[in-house]
Amino acid sequence: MIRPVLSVRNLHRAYKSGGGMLKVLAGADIDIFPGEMVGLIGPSGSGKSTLLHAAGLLEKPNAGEVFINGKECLKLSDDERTAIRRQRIGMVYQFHHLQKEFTAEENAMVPQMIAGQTSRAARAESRRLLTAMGLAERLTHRPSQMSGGEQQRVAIARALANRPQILLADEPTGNLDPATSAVVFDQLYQLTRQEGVAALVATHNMQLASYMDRLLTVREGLIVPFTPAPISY
Ligand SMILES: Nc1ncnc2c1ncn2[C@@H]1O[C@H](COP(=O)(O)OP(=O)(O)OP(=O)(O)O)[C@@H](O)[C@H]1O
Repeated sequence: MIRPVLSVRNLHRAYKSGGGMLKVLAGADIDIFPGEMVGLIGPSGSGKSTLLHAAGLLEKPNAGEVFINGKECLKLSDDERTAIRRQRIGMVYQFHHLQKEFTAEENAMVPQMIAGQTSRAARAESRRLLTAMGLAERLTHRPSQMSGGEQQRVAIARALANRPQILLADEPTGNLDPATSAVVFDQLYQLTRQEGVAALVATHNMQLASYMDRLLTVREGLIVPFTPAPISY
């Protein structure tokens, strides 16, 4: 039987809101299998980021379990969770969060060096990924010397640099104009496929979502398959 790379079980997350609690996730389940690309769509505020942050071990939910490669992670110590996040999970956000004093190549080297790679191996991998993202001519550019689309492509290369088992992307092209967004999304898609990495990609953009193997959405705190509304004539 093929084991999911990411499983979320019975996840609950509520936030304090005014005098009460806003229930965002209330029993959410999800399974992402090796190599598949899954879209997470849904209106603003429905809980996509909340789910991705919990699945990426960045935030602890109120209850539930997150399995990465079959291993439950929420009961682990902070250090163990951080180690799993660094080794097995790649994250891309709407904003690139690159280190501004580092070049493109160095930015993609950082997570590898933290994971214990030699600088030589990290540089080679960084160059390979940046070249695959169309940035062979930008290796020594700093973020301020790159366009928004280029910066985001560096962030994608960085997220894939440790050969994670799962890529979690939260509106990865949400900050870009539509034409750049389409190009960067296409590169994210091609490279993720080429690397064989499973991905869960939150997006508002239905055109981009149509590339995904399947689509999920958040409904009343649960993760359910997304079925497009029928077109009425
Ligand atoms: N730290 C917080 N404190 C209070 N409420 C929060 C917090 N984080 C998120 N929320 C609320 O929880 C709900 C879900 O937020 P979340 O960011 O997960 O939605 P989303 O689907 O990712 O939205 P978007 O597409 O706009 O990014 C929203 O109503 C939001 O206002």
